[in-house]
Amino acid sequence: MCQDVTRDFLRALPKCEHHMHLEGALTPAVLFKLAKENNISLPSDDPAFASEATLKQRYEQFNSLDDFLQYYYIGMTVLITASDFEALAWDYFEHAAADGLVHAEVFFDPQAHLSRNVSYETILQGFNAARTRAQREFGISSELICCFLRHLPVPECEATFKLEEVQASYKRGDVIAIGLDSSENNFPPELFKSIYADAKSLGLRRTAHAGEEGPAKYVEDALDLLEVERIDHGIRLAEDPKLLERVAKQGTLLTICPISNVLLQCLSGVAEVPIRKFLDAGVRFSINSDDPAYFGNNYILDNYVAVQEAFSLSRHEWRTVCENSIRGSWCSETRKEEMLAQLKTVLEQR
Ligand code: HPA
Ligand SMILES: [Zn+2]
Repeated sequence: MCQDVTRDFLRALPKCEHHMHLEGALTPAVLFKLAKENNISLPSDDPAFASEATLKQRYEQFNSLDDFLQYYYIGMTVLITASDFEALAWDYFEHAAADGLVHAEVFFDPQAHLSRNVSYETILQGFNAARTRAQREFGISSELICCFLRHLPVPECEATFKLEEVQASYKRGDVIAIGLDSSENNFPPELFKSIYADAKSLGLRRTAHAGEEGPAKYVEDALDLLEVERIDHGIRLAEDPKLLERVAKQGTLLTICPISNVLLQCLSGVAEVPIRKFLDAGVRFSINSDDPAYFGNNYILDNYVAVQEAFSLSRHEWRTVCENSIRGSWCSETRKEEMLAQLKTVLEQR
């Protein structure tokens, strides 16, 4: 790394994370522990589940988003009680605090739990307990983003969005936004127009995964048809110069996940993430961990370091990245001012 941008400097920066799936914080160790405690049987026909070591090895060999997702969905079947969800989120906050995280807007996938008869209240009770503790012990503020699984039938997604308990969580402000995740190709944004229109009329914030494996057109459709305010991933936007210019102009934040993109073989290396192109074009982005427990235990700081190793950004460029991450957050203006002041102090001191 270049002399004045060290891992310590990157750790000290007040970081915001906008693209992290709480279920993606489930480490193999916790997975096996909860499977035992909750009496959940793991697939006996897949040698990857023989031990923690074999599972970790398998996680190093993902060859696509769908290959990863099959393990992601099996993994989360061990989550049953509110305290399981709390432990999962707490594990994430502990890692993130050590990495210098100050604010997190995290995803969760209710449909993957409701289908196993785990109630929405159970999920929220666990996550909220961890969030409250993270605020109290680490000063980390956080928000929840409820994601819909695009590989499931659209009417099922719509029915989940409309569930009484889900609507109540929006009203209470426990959940401030919706997102769209899971398999991307062949599940275009247009399928979810109705949910996003309803979310907008409820005053919810809106984001969607687009342009991870899917084409730049999905980014355009997410903007036009779903009226999203952020794009999760969006790396394939780099293939469409006109759209790139539009995204820069309107200030849409991309939530980029460099290590995820490499480990899911969307890109051959971190140097292929269009970081330089985005910076030069004035496209705003934040840097995120996606599913850290599945991607080599690489949390947010590892992603910052990987970007630095590949692109040797200047301190001024890191300031831009952090400012855009803070400004692109869905927290109060007061909280943003606090984080901007923290950033200013770090830059003055180092
Ligand atoms: O990176 C991702 N893409 C789509 N769906 C996901 N669910 C967890 N992580 C991801
Ligand atoms: Zn993701």
